[in-house]
Amino acid sequence: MIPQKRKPVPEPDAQPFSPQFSCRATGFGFTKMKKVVLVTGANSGIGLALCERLLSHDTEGLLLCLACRNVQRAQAARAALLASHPAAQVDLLQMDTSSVSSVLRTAQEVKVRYNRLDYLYLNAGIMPNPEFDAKAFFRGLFSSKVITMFATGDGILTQKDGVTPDGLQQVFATNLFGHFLLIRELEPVLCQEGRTSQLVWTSSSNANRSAFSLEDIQHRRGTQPYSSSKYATDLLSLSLNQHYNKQGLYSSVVSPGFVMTNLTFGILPSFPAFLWTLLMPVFWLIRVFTNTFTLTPYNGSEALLWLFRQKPESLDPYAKYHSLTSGLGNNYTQPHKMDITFETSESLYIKLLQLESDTRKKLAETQSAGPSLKT
Ligand SMILES: NC(=O)C1=CN([C@@H]2O[C@H](COP(=O)(O)OP(=O)(O)OC[C@H]3O[C@@H](n4cnc5c(N)ncnc54)[C@H](OP(=O)(O)O)[C@@H]3O)[C@@H](O)[C@H]2O)C=CC1
Ligand SMILES: CC(C)=CCC[C@@H](C)[C@H]1CC[C@H]2C3=C(CC[C@]12C)[C@@]1(C)CCC(=O)[C@@H](C)[C@@H]1CC3
Repeated sequence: MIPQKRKPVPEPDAQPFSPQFSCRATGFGFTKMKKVVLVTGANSGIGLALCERLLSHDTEGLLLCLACRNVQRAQAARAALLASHPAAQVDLLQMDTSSVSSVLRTAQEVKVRYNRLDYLYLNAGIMPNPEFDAKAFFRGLFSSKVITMFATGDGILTQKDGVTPDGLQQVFATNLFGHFLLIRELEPVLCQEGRTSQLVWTSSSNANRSAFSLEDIQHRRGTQPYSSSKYATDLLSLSLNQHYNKQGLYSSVVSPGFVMTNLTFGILPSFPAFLWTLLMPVFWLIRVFTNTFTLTPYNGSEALLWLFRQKPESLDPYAKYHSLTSGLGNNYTQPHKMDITFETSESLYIKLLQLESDTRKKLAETQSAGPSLKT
């Protein structure tokens, strides 16, 4: 069973003079060390909106680190954040979550730069080459499942996946496995005595048990790699709680709802962005029937921000925290029980550990073969 209640762990504020974790000696005496927040995929959409909101609500002084694949877009995001929060401390890290070596390099850099990591937002994600089934969509419009279709996108989307240079399925590697490796590598800064850290995954209401198989965790054979990767995210979060809660590390999953971002614009590529904007009144109308139509990155980041303010011990490991927006435009967060079992989450965890070990071996082999091949 998942331990729901843990022995209370002292909050960092409860030990203001612990020089190791909470304080830094300066010429002016001790100053409280800033909480460190790392966000993957922070250069656009929900990740960027979260960063903006974290800085707007920051009263204690945060150290925000944007871990992004594209350096130029990351610099632009940093500049935008600093324009509205000139005193903020915003660092950049280059990381491609789909590349094993990039993740390991970045994790190393994080450990060198920071001696603590309080929040890790695992947000980077892709839905490549989406195919929109217009017929299924119109059939769905006149069926009893219309609300579910709008809330989850079930039955109307498939994707064509690719394979990374590491030999992993692209969607699995980007959305799940790269993040898993990152967590494993960052254990020393995430699991420190006397304080808690939080992992927050951007999952989706598109996560679906029927798209996932323990025999094919990377979804090599199906046409719904996105849905599979998000279901695997939900399972992994549960098993991370099982294995890391006793070390003070907690994991939660969020569904941001349907948000207009680069990811969703890619679903109808022939549909220019301004047409999506023209459809806004239709979407506002749909929102009256399903509050999952959060639509803006700001609204979509609601549950991610809400989790930032929660005591991690009070969270339910079986819940997915949904960002929701009412018909009147009010944002709120609501937990929903996930369609997952403890046994499946443990089986996935074992498979991920095995894949991690295989991947590390493969990388070590290529690295040791590298110089001798050159000679
Ligand atoms: N929009 C929606 O309706 C929903 C989105 N989500 C999830 O929200 C998360 C954020 O997506 P969203 O804001 O919508 O879309 P965006 O496309 O705006 O953001 C995705 C972010 O992930 C980054 N990213 C993609 N691939 C990689 C990679 N290999 N390495 C590092 N970073 C990468 C992108 O960086 P780059 O600029 O380099 O591409 C970008 O910063 C995703 O996990 C998505 O699945 C969940 C439910 C609904
Ligand atoms: C053109 C009109 C009138 C409507 C748009 C229809 C679909 C393009 C749209 C309806 C529900 C949307 C949806 C998603 C993508 C776009 C839709 C299918 C997601 C699958 C996007 C990614 C996610 O993670 C899901 C939570 C979204 C669910 C709803």
